[in-house]
Amino acid sequence: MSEEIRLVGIGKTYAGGNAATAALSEIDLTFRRKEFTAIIGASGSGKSTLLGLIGTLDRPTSGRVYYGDTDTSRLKADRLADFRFERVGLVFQHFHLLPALTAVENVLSPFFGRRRGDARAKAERLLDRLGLGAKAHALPSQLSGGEQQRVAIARALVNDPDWLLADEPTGNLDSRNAERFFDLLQELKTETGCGIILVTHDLQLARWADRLVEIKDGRLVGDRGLAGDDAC
Ligand SMILES: Nc1ncnc2c1ncn2[C@@H]1O[C@H](COP(=O)(O)OP(=O)(O)OP(=O)(O)O)[C@@H](O)[C@H]1O
Repeated sequence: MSEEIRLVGIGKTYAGGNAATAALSEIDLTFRRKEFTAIIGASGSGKSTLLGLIGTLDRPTSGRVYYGDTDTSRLKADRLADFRFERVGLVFQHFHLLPALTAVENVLSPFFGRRRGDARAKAERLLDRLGLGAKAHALPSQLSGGEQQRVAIARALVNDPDWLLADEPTGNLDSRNAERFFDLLQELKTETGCGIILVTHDLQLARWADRLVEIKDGRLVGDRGLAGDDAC
């Protein structure tokens, strides 16, 4: 499957007590599989809001989000949840691990109530690749922040998503583990053709991407390809 994600005329306004916040306005963007896009911008510029809309976790106030020919605004909530499960892996700033489950069980948690196939072996392999093989049976409370973050990354990848969406995914990782993570992303891209969209305010991290999308005050102000070291 080689569908693109298309954002057409996207706007998002949050209703507030006295004043509404226009978090995003007039965003038109297309994301392709096998492409690694970094979305950058200052704090409060709308990056996380944009990622939430791309990942169909939230609905825009105006405009449409298409996956291929599917207009996601037409999908009802339960169908949308299945649609997201089939296509998208999400890594958040806060990892939301389930405290009573071990690392490997957390990685498998997206499958609860669904057929798992050989997911357990996949989960163990991913933890191994992220340097957590020995901690597969530890509870989140027994893991460091960076280890918990890696569990969350494995959880996002266990379903072989077409798209990996990540919000500041390396915030808790030291440079060695951040590098491991980016190596894994490059492998994912070439092995599975996964499209990667990553939000960061860190321009050093953004250099790993193929493409840089810049948001300022809720508007698209830059969109360019990166070639090797001339990035940023
Ligand atoms: N649930 C919400 N209700 C009201 N306003 C919100 C909500 N979420 C975000 N905002 C506002 O929308 C704007 C964009 O926020 P967003 O979190 O998307 O920015 P960001 O670029 O991801 O910021 P950061 O880098 O600090 O995480 C900000 O002005 C923020 O205060």
